[in-house]
Amino acid sequence: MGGGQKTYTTNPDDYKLLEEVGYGASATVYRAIYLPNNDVVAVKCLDLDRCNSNLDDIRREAQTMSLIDHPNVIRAFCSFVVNQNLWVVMPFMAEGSCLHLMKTAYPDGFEESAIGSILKETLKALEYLHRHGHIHRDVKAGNILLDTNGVIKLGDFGVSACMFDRGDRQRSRNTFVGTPCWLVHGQAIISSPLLMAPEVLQPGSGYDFKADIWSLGITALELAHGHAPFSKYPPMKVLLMTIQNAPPGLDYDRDKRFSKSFKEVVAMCLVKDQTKRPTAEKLLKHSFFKQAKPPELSVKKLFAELPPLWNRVKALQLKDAAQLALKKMPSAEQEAISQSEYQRGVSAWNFDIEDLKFKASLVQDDDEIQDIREEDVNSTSFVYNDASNSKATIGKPYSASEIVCSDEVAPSESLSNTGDTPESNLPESDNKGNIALERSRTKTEQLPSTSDKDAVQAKSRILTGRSRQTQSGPLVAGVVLNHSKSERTRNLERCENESSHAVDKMHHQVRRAPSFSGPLNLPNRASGNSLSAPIKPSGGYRDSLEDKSKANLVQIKGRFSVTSEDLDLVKDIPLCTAPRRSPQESSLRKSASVGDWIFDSKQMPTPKDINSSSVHSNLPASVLMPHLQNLFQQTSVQQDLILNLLNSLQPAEVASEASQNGKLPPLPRSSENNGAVEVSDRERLLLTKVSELQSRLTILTEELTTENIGGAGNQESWSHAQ
Ligand SMILES: Nc1ncnc2c1ncn2[C@@H]1O[C@H](COP(=O)(O)OP(=O)(O)OP(=O)(O)O)[C@@H](O)[C@H]1O
Repeated sequence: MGGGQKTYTTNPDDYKLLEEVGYGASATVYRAIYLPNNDVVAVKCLDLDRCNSNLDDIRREAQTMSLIDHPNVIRAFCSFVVNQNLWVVMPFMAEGSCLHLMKTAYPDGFEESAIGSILKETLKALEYLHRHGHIHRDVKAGNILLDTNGVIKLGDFGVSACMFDRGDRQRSRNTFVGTPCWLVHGQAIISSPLLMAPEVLQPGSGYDFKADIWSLGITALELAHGHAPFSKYPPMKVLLMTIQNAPPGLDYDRDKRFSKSFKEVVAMCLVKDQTKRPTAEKLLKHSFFKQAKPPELSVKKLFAELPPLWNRVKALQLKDAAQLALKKMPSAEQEAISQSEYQRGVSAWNFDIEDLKFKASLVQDDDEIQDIREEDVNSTSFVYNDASNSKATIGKPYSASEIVCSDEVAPSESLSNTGDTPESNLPESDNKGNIALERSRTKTEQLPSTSDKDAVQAKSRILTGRSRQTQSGPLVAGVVLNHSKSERTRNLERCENESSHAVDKMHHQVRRAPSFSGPLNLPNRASGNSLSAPIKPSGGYRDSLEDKSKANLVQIKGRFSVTSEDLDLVKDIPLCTAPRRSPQESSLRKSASVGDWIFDSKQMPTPKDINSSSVHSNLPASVLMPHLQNLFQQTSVQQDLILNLLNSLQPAEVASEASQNGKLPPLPRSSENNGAVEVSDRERLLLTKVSELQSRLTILTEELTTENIGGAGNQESWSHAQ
């Protein structure tokens, strides 16, 4: 604990896990009793199987976390491995996160005085971390934890962030680590770049601790409105908006209830040029924070009337589950589009910003979001330019060692001893466990029994098992290359005249290999952070809360994932980029399966139609011949199309498509002759297809001729009769 007096063992039997009080992308958090002294603690169970991360990294981060000694940063008492889980023992924050609180009772956000206090405490935590060379990378309302006595702590430092790193610290600073992950629109798991600074999203640009300042600014908006800006948009859209739009801010009209001072602070944080953002230290000197009330006065009252945290969490889970059950599953094709869009745009990481910008320009924006270009803005929000240009302080290395327990750490080793901590006079929160314990003794009786540790562990195992059934493992090139059928169709439609340039460009995009791809993990459930997000009546869901991640999640990269919600984005992209077709081509339409172009049956009579109509009405040749000619034309066009499509597709794509649409069998591959067999098989298949069409045409011609002769005979006998 902060003073270092309390010690906790690394024996799991010493902990009795009670209710679930939160969950995130990688972990479930339980209230727990430390049996040797009856302290109430929080135990965060991180599923190592799902993390795909280097254990040394986890150990290092756990050690770092245990060295933290600041009243506004959650510290790990100790950490140890239990089966496939890493248990991190922490102080129990009895009122949960700000996000939980907003979702429960403040859907439109908090009042300014509470926001000021919360942000001030968070800034103190950031100032401490930055001073010691750490970037938090995940500042958000879901990670700002509240205790019953008004103490505010920044949580989720270190361990979670490292879970998705690959051990290369330098590289990790240029990837999507620390991405906020929560449930937007009530969707299963959507990790969104909602709080990510532009420089974090821009590949190769690198970022430093100023990224935390940006996130703090977004968190301020989150606390002010009850949700982060752009929260209703799919992740890729948010990513693009963050990169190319003006920074969000507090609007003069919409946010009249907030002071000029608060608006100024938000604008200072949300400067896109990281060098112009103020440091945490400097921000703390702003009058907004100088005047902020102590949290005991402004924050404590927020939860005074509320039921205990675990009941709130349960109620929110039920509410979310009920809302999710009402939603329909998107079609498999939509999922494929979403996945393809995301993989093409984001997960390859070396994505083409210009291409994404083009796509973003096709997405219709909603009235609520002003897609004003940066140069046009400034009328609605402050823009602050800070002359200071602080450089990054990179985290000092910690030697990898055993996962540590707090009693093994001498006070002299704690980070707080390495520098002056201006907040040292703040009250310690050591007693909160006892307060919470007292509360738990009276309130646990009302709850259904969830305190069996074995049951919890069993549940954890079940969840892990489920997660294994989902897509996981490193992001490999094949995943990225496997474009959906629909996307290819759309690309082909755009490149309607099949100019070789366009086709080449498409193939270039397809061939891009991921570079900094992190592990592809599929969390088995929604982040608890999601609980505050508004539910949007579109999108898909399965009716079980635990299945919801699988239901919609397309991909997670680090903390960044895409779900079928992205389909809204994709759906919004009109296909009208292709020029209008000529009347001659207008009978062509795109079928459900990619590359399968067919004729519009409404406009063109089928052979069956022709057959039956001629049989029953004895149509004259003058009527039937145009149909026959038409049919002949169609067949020729079809042949051409098949040839063109086959020519424009990569062998791998042909194989992939073939296996999916069932029209062409998978092509055999030969390593011996470098694909010679493959080429000849393709030709053979094509010839078969052509000969099928030809024989169909022959049969139809014969039938038509027969009918023609019959019709002529009838006409003759009819004229004779006259
Ligand atoms: N010490 C604690 N006391 C009480 N509740 C906690 C504590 N730590 C975490 N929680 C709750 O559990 C939730 C999930 O925890 P946490 O954010 O650490 O998990 P995570 O897997 O890292 O999530 P994410 O990656 O989505 O941020 C938090 O949003 C909070 O509501």
